[in-house]
Amino acid sequence: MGRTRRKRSLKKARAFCACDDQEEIILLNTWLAKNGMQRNDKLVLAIFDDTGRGVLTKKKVQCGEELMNLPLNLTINVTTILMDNLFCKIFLENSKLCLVEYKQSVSFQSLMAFYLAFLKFQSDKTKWHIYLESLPKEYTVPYFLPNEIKLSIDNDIQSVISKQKDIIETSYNVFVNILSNNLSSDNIIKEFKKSFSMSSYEWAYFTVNTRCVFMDLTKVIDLKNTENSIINLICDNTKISLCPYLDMINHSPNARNETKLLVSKDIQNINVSNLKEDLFSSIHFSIYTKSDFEPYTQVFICYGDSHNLKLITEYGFFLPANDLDYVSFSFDEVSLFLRSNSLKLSQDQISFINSHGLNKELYIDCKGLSYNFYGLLLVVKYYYDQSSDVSRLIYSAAICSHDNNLNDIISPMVKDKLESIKVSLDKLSNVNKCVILNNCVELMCQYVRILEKFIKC
Ligand SMILES: C[S@@+](CC[C@H](N)C(=O)[O-])C[C@H]1O[C@@H](n2cnc3c(N)ncnc32)[C@H](O)[C@@H]1O
Repeated sequence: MGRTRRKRSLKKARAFCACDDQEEIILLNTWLAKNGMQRNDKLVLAIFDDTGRGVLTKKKVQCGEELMNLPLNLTINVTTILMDNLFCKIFLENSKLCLVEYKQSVSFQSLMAFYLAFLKFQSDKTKWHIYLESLPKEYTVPYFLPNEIKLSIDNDIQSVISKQKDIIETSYNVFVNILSNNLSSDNIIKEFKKSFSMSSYEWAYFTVNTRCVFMDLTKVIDLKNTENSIINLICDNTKISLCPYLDMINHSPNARNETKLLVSKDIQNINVSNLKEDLFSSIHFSIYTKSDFEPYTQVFICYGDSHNLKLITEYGFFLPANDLDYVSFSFDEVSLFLRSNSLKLSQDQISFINSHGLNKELYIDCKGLSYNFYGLLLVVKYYYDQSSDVSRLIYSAAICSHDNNLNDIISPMVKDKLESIKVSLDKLSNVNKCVILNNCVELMCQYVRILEKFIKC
């Protein structure tokens, strides 16, 4: 072997290391096989240098191949929760009429998180113990940054964190109230009441956030006639599910994949009061790839087209050179800037802007101004220009949207934003780095690149 080839193969050998021999993974594989999971036998788990734990293929995988399929009773979905009588007792054996008092007051994701915290609390007393042990112990989302560091990261990241905090705190308080009014004499519930904590709920919430897949069971179960069911607590849909092993697959924006439910014809529209676990061993959830993967490379799926702000705040990772990234500006921020630059918008202009939706989605990306931002600036510049028809200009902006004069209007505001991101980056350079902070810094550097490019154009 020549030196270059040897070097290359050494590099390749270092890109991952197998982890199928770790105790929790051996237990997981054995448990899944015993309970009917069918997995493409080319696949194993490995730790990759760039993405952490993920799925490796030992042989070529071709477009159209099934990666794995799981019987429904090996996934944690809405039916799992509804069939867990002990969990339902938390709400139904209660001094409050929970289904009335807390009607539609939590998202399904929050209920799933509460359920996961309940399962985790029971340790090896539930069938999910081995699965729960295989999950990450902590998550790399900025939500978990210390407060003093949060203050120096980008405003957009801060605003996502504060929305997450809001949802988590509100739903946590609902569950704490429900638990405190529980009347059950069951020891597990009594003990859970004492042990349920914000940190256990946060872990569960981000487990659901980072690992759930879309699963639509509306044809299988009847979610309309649910009078005495805890479904009434939910304010949105129930189409997410936790799928062991499938949730070990990392994201690539280039991967293509599909899932399907394999259901026999006699199982449909089951009433929630007739749910039985056995029914679900014959329904399988299958995922197959529409991409090719070479031997000894990582198998990916695509979690959806996502910019880094979402990947970082919801999943805890960053994709370099992500063309979907953008720097957003609020309408208030823009109008304040215009006002202080003698370009105050008139009532007529504001009405026109609002009625054309030009007060939303104002951003700059690697291609320049967003369509709405461009339209808004057309209104600023041409609304009172007798020789121009702004509506026509906005329409033609869809075809031709480059006008340096418009860019110049907001250039001082863009420069200010650029400066303030640089100042924050400077502050962060003195802070000890961790994965979470590195991701935030990467995103802020990406914002700097986008804004510098805009100013230079
Ligand atoms: C569905 S799980 C995938 C399995 C996960 N890596 C594990 O060890 O359990 C999603 C999480 O994997 C990580 N992840 C997924 N895709 C990634 C990527 N392209 N680069 C880095 N981390 C990634 C993130 O931490 C994300 O929250």
